Amino acid sequence: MSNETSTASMAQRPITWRDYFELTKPKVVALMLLTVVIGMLVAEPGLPGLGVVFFGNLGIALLSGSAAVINHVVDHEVDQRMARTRRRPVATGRVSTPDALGFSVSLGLAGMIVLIWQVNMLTAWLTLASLVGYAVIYTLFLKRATPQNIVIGGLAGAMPPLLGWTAVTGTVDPNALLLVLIIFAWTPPHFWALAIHRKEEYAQTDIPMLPVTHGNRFTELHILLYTLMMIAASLMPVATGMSGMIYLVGATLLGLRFLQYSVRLWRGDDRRVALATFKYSITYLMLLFVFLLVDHFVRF
Ligand code: HEM
Ligand SMILES: CC(C)=CCC/C(C)=C/CC/C(C)=C/COP(=O)(O)OP(=O)(O)O
Repeated sequence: MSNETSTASMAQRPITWRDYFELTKPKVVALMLLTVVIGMLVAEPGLPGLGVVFFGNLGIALLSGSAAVINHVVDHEVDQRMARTRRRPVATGRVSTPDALGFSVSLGLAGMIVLIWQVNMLTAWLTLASLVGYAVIYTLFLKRATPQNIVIGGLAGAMPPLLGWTAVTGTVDPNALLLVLIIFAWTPPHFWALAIHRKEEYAQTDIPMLPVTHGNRFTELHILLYTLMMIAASLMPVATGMSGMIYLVGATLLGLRFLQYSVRLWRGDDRRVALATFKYSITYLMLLFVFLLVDHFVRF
């Protein structure tokens, strides 16, 4: 079946809850929630209350999902032009723009109600600011305006550990900001590796992605530089006394592996290495936060 035929037949099949679920970018939100939970667990000695863990994650998940739905609506024309994204529910027309927007508003309102009533105002406003950062500032403006789109826009995606932390403590702690910094520095290697792998597709759109506007070599150098910054940021929790030896060993090994990928990418401009680097970036972030958690509980 050609791509056009399969896209047309997808538009015709009945809409199910799966289409709406897909709009919320569930796998991305799942990893974000892992960083939320770990932000909550390391915020204080001892365990946070079950209520704050449940309602905090629920509210943040609802608002993140709401932001992801807006991204699908704003980007539906761009999504139609790329093989990776052309089967998405709004791009194929399976879910209409008004239905998707209604879904997003419902998720957003539900998320705000949960956070305001069951968690705290600080977390509610910071999560709403992240939604606006991703859905409006990144998707609507930066993504279309500059090849530095994800460097600046990445801040919204980096917020979840801080959101988890503020849900438990009600304050913005410098150590929580360190966790944000790690994800902030991680985002460019995460995304530019995929952008190199999918460069031809981005070239067919009017989105100024770094490999298209400045070439692979330039992007690979920047991936390498951000990887070095990310490794430096990942070691800071040890310098501040937030984490100890277990985390230090884990972060160092994981970081060295990331560096190996980035150096390989920089030395030989290979699409397969770019895909492997993108996949590893996800494993890296997951394991780094798991090390943070294990270290925290072994120390307390
Ligand atoms: C603005 C910053 C970010 C950008 C531009 C970005 C970009 C992307 C893109 C384009 C994909 C591919 C999606 C697909 O295959 O359809 C992706 C996948 C993914 N991203 Fe990110 N990302 C960002 C931030 C994050 C953050 C903060 C997390 C988690 C903490 C994350 C976790 C993931 C995961 C788990 C996947 C795999 C999803 C799957 O397999 O379906 N990303 N990212
Ligand atoms: C409230 C809160 C924490 C909000 C954050 C919401 C969120 C789901 C961020 C995800 C980051 C992401 C997958 C960006 C890719 O978008 P893209 O448009 O560049 O990639 P695409 O082409 O795959 O859509």
